[in-house]
Amino acid sequence: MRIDVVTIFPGYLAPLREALLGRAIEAGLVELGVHDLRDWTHDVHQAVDDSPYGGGPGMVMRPQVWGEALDAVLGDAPARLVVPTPAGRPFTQATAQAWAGEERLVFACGRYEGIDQRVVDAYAQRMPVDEVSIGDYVLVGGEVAVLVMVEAVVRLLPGVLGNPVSAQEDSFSDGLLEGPAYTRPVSWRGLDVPDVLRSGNHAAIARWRRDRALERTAARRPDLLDALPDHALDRTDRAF
Ligand SMILES: NCc1ccc(-c2ccccc2)nc1
Repeated sequence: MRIDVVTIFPGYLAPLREALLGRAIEAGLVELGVHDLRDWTHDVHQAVDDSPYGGGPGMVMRPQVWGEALDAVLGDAPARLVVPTPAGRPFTQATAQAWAGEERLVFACGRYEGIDQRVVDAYAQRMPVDEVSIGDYVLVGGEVAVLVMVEAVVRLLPGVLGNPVSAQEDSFSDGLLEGPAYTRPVSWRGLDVPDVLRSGNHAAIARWRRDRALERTAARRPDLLDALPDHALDRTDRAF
């Protein structure tokens, strides 16, 4: 997979070259290009924004600059264009799974009040364009959202996670939140590891873990429980 990010703050994307993701890039499992939008300005002030038509607060990012940048970065290769925005469709684990199958993702990071809508409209004429939100809060720009989405996608690529099973078993893959996890020591500050986890009884352990996941999901994310298909819960599960 190739990932390109266009932004006025390239330094914000430096964490993508650290740790697990950095190793995936070095191993050639994913290619990453980060591009400074201002490289496609032609004025001495390198202006990337202008006042909004119709008035209102803040500034809007200019379509011409974005058009030149995206044309240059996209070239002729097909790609999915992703624009992080608070006004977007929710980015979920299902989105990450779907995008993990893409050959190429290009992220356009907005700042100010966002990017002139015609940029999305123009590119949507020739490629899939997703305006996505990572949550109901407003950031100062799209870069942090890109860090989140790139990590969620790249960790699903073959060879990236040391233990690929965990990509299937982590939260949301079975529709429930992950339950509590424990490691040594067995007692820490007067708090003990639940006995069942040390019992060696794998059926009991699996049941206990599912019960904790159901309990946590019911308490913290009842919306996820409501969204579960009927067959996903057995009779014992329905106690929650
Ligand atoms: N859903 C999180 C999110 C994503 C992007 C932005 C944003 C803010 C300002 C300009 C451009 C994008 N805010 C929140």
